[in-house]
Amino acid sequence: MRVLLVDCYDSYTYNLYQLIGWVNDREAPLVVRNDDWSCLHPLLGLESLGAVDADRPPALSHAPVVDAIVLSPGPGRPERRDDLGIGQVLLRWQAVHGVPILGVCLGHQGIAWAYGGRVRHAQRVSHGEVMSVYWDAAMKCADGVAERLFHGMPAAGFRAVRYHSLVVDEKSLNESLIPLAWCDDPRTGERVLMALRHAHLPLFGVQFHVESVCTEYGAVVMRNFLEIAATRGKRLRKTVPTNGWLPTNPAETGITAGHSSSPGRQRWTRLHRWVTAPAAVRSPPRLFERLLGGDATRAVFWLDSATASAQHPPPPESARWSYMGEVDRRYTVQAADGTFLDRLQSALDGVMVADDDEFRGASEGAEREPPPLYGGWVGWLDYEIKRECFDAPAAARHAPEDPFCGRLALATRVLALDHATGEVCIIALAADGRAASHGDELSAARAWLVHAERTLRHVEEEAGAAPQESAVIASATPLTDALLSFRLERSHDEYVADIGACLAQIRDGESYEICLTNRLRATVPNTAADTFDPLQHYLVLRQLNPAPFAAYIRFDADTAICCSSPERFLRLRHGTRLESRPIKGTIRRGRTPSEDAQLRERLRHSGKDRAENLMIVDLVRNDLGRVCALGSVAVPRLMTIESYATVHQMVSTVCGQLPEASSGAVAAVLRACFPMGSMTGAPKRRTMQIIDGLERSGRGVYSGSIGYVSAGGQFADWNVVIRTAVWHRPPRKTAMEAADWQVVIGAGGAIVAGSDAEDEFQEMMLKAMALIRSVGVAAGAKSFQVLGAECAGEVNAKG
Ligand SMILES: C=C(O[C@@H]1C=C(C(=O)O)C=C[C@H]1O)C(=O)O
Ligand SMILES: NC(=O)CC[C@H](N)C(=O)O
Repeated sequence: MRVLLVDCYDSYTYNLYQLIGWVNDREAPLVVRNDDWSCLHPLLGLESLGAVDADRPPALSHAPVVDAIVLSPGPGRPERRDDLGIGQVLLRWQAVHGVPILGVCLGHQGIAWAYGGRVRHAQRVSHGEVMSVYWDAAMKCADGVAERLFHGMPAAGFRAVRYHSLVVDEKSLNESLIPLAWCDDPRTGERVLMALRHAHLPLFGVQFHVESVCTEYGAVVMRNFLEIAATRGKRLRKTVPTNGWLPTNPAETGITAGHSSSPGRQRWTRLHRWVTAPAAVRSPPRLFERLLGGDATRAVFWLDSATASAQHPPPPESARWSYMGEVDRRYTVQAADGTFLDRLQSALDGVMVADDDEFRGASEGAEREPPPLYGGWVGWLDYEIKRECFDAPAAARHAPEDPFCGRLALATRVLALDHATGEVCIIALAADGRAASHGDELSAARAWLVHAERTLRHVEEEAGAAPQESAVIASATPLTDALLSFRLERSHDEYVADIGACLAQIRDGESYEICLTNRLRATVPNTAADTFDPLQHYLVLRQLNPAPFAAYIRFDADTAICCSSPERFLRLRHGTRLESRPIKGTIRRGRTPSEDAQLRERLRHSGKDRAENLMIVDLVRNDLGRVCALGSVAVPRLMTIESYATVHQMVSTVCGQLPEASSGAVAAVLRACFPMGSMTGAPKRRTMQIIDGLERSGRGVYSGSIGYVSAGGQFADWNVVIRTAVWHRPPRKTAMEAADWQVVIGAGGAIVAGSDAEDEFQEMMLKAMALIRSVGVAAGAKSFQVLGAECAGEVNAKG
């Protein structure tokens, strides 16, 4: 059966896509955007659109080629043409021609609006809440169809998820619309209409979200609807449009899209060697400093599972590997002109790596499975890359510290630390080329391998003899005045006002959740050139706030990123398996073990945090659902609590499977899923527009992603850039010239209908605090203050 899914730019449309495709015997629906007016004639035979308020339907030039239509949820109001789009015409005229329509949420409200009912504000907004919905099983309509929508479902109540601010006013309905189901809001006592149908036409609406992971019987409702449509649909498929045109299904093109016009492939030879060095693996700072620290002219990275070395093995699965190494700046992906992901795709297609057989045969442990990052692309993506992922790009806003929208470079020297086994894989790539230069590259790669192995063995002995981590914190150079001053970009009062603006948007149904953020800036004066090294800060940070997706990146002398993120955006394994670990829900750690346990439980049972988390889980399912095989998106872990140095977090895991592997798949997946929904809120597109209107500067690296893609594109792991400091200094003319380091820290949190402005401000500050403190320690300050927040304190390494 051919189903048309109209997307009102919601972040849950592709959950419906997955659901419909799965119920419809794996036939994917055709997705069109609600502003694609050009699809109406070829798909539905609507020659003229007809005024929605006319009495007579416009004639059809041919029978519709779809058997059923599903109208998605979405931001805004049904009576606004920009919000419901072609849905307005479809609801008014298509059902008259016999094509059944199921409207979900905004679509449901659209049915009421199209047939004379009224849509108004709910007494209380409900987003991400699970409630019991009951229906009238005794109801009989003229054609006896009514009860079939909920056939097989308990009439007394099933659990369903709500994401809405507006409701259909039941009292406003005339006899053409029949109420079918309700829920009683426990806080207000309001009886809210949850489903309706038309008395004669095949039009059905559900206010709740059938596609949410926490709705019971969602697939049953969908199957019932498609069954109702199937009996009617048969009549409709006798004729097909004469021009044979069908819009391309974005979901089908998602995975193959991209511009792989790489001018030929660069071949690389890979050399590698495994070394067992458990003591060195437990003290990565020592290894990093010896092998890669010190020289600011090198382009180095460290993707650091800092929680793994803080704990003893076995580390959690998410913190199994750490990678450190050097990139070759000649092979860099960067673009400020909106072509970053295109270039990434070409870069992925353009690099081919083959193992050196001779070397492989001779090396120890060569038969072992290689680590996921076995040579490949490492770096970061700015939040600004978002404009490459949506059709209506906002003007780019570049953060001063990062003019390039991000940067990926080819990691040609890598140490992969396996925290589970204490082994290290040392990897070097040599570019193939004309015989002479290849020889040079190869001998340089060999020489580095020998050097890295020697350094590793040396660190192993040292660390074995003195297992305590070098006292990084004590060694920080005192640089600043005793007082370190941060300034908030938007002061307490301004931020609280912005929260108010977010709440108004949520109340009006423009957004369900808005991740609002702020920035803090400080200057660390450099009295003499080169006395302060951002690596110092990173070493302090990883010790004070160890996190599984931490990172240190310095690709040039004047910029460095120090990140202590707990959140995974996306991982790809074996070419097809995707996983995301969204975090929503944050509470501070307790001062005593019993207070700590209490806070943990409070977070676990907090209705507000569970709603925030659910909204993002459904959003991430949607994003994965755009590129994953039908029926493959699952939520193996929902709302578990993880504890970090300063906060407890509520974490969920979403996974899915790509239909096939390809070298450039990561670029297409990023295009479908970036930026991480936990940093935008839902629905993504409208909510990002709201955020752009409130925040004063581009988010830069913050809210973006740091990670890697392996050469060949089969493995990738990307974090969410939060709890991160970006260091920058103006380029200097001579090495002796002094230049102050500036640091910027982003912090924020999700604003939902139940948010208290003061609490949200404090939560934002709480997230920034671990960073403020670590900068203070690294800069040798005694105390800190935050201008704009009335906040000050001692800089204390113990936290
Ligand atoms: C916005 C931040 O964090 C995000 C917001 C969270 C929340 O609202 O609970 C939790 C993790 C992140 O997805 C931040 O740390 O700055
Ligand atoms: N999820 C939705 O479709 C929401 C519809 C509408 N914008 C509301 O808030 O009520």
